[in-house]
Amino acid sequence: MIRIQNLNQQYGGTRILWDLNLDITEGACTCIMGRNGVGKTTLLKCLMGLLPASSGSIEYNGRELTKVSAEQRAPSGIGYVPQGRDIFPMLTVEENLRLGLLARKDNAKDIPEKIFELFPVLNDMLHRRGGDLSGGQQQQLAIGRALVLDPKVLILDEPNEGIQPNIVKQIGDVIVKLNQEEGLTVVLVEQKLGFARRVGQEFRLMEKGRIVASDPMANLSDDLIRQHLAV
Ligand SMILES: Nc1ncnc2c1ncn2[C@@H]1O[C@H](COP(=O)(O)OP(=O)(O)OP(=O)(O)O)[C@@H](O)[C@H]1O
Repeated sequence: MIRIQNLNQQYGGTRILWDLNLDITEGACTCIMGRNGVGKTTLLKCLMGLLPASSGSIEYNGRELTKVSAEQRAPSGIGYVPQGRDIFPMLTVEENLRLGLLARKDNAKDIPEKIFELFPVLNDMLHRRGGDLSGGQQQQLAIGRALVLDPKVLILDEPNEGIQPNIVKQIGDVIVKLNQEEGLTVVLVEQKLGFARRVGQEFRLMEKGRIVASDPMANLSDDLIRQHLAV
């Protein structure tokens, strides 16, 4: 579904991604894992067109994305929940969710009911400002906003960072439901091993700007963890 080949990226003179190759299987939940600073967020930003690739190709369903503007990538079916959530604090929950409608191709006018079934708290807080929500609720709002788009693939960058355990559990339940019951393709940058094992079917390990191991989650061995994840 997504095929990245020989992707290179640099900030100024510092090269971050090095001839990176990555395949994402349709219908799977794939966890991209690796220590801090290996380039996971940079990889997702390149995928979303928020950072330019220096060279290489990113194919989505056979279409070359590096030539597609960032604004066009969401309507093509890619939902993105950035690290740090990025909701609009002065807008209400409803207004934040409505922003997701703008990226839909079908001019839908209403927020899908499903969003409130997945995250009932968003309905309870519909008219509150985004900035008044707790960190966990803001994360649910950010995921809800990406889902308003009705994406074919949902990309999440460390959705559980700094979030209380009961909301981490709820977010995990939603990811499992969307992926396993509804067949949504999920790409998840995740540092928490337990969470990755619970929701993911595939892993990709990153080290110094490259993918160094790719396999089904069941094959994530203690050896690989020691080599590429332990600090
Ligand atoms: N705007 C920037 N300008 C220059 N260097 C940057 C910038 N953003 C990130 N970097 C550097 O790029 C490298 C990769 O960062 P990136 O955020 O992609 O890693 P990461 O694996 O997502 O890490 P983390 O888990 O800490 O978020 C790091 O060395 C970081 O310092």
